[in-house]
Amino acid sequence: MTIIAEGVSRSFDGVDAVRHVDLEARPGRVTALIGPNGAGKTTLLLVLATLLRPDTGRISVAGFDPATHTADVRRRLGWMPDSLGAWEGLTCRTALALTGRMYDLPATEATRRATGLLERHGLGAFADRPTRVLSRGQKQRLSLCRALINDPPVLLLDEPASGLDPAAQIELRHFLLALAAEGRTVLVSSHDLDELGAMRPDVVFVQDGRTAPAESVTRALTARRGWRIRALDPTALERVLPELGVAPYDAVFRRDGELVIPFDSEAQAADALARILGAGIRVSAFAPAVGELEQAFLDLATGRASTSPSGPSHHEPARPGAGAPVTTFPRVPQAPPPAPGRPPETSGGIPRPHDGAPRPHDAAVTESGAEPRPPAATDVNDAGPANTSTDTPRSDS
Ligand SMILES: Nc1ncnc2c1ncn2[C@@H]1O[C@H](COP(=O)(O)OP(=O)(O)OP(=O)(O)O)[C@@H](O)[C@H]1O
Repeated sequence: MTIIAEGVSRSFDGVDAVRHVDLEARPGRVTALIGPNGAGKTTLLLVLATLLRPDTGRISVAGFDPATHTADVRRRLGWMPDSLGAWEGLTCRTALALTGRMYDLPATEATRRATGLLERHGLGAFADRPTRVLSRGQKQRLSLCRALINDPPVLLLDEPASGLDPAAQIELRHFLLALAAEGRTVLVSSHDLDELGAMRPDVVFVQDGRTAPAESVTRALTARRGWRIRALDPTALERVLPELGVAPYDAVFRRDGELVIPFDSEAQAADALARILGAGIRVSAFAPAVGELEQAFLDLATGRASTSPSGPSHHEPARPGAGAPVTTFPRVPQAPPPAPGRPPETSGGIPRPHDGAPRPHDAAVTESGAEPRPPAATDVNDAGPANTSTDTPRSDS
């Protein structure tokens, strides 16, 4: 049930929304589609969801070409657009059940599934209320329910966490991991790199309608980055670092009572920590200063990943056949979903964005961690789901 796109392009009246995209999203994995505003992510998802025809390129979703085998693809697809377009006057249960009927589910089965999904996603109390009363976050939940009504093996999710409260975002993360663990293919676009990164996804980076080469993504994901370390006795820590040869002294930053030290890899960071602890320093915090995915995004968006010298790579990028490199970067195994409730975060976990710190090796990064961002493009209109005819799709020229 793999998703494959090769050389896909799509333009609108002279606007090249997608210029050249190669990607592969595999069953059993969460694949993150990331990129700046206006990069072409939603357009690409619409193409994969059979809602837009590509101008060029080859696409395969679960073995079928969306352009020629639209119904075969839709049967296997769950599509969650970036904003819910729902029948406002229908109750949540009816709206979902009706969607189920469109997938040829018997009426009782459609209603049973609708009720189960609403309960599962915290909308049980709203089952018999019209969809228009839902808050933004509740609409996102309903949209997810709708994407799941046909029990699809392939899921395309455009900004699914948008509008969700923090607890719901964590719940969504665990839920998506559980879906992937069941063998489904989950392709998710999001700007919440913290939440996305916590899923340890495969990564596809799009900018200006083009996917970044696999090598650049690999480089960005494995680049040297800063780790923050806090000791009960900061002076003793500072004194011991040069003695241990952990890092050149001028590469170490001080920030908020912590030090930020650059390391090339997790292994190097772990070795250094062992030496610091071995020297009798009592360490109370040790973690990457910037989320791995956030840093990769910034490196790719600013072009650093394509020009900086290649760092040691933990994985070779996957390449289907002998063709052009795809941009999906296979990551470490994704953790199975934990039991309900937040799993314990290790000290090495990806920190929240407000933990952003300057990367010691990079003079272009400011003390606050802020970096120049590409200009935002005009937000585009909402697209309706593949499975509801009353939704308003974005105009397709
Ligand atoms: N129907 C359309 N007509 C004209 N231009 C469009 C249309 N749809 C998208 N575009 C343009 O194509 C480009 C890519 O848009 P798209 O929505 O795919 O980006 P995105 O990566 O999803 O952005 P964001 O992260 O802001 O949601 C943008 O420049 C957008 O203005």
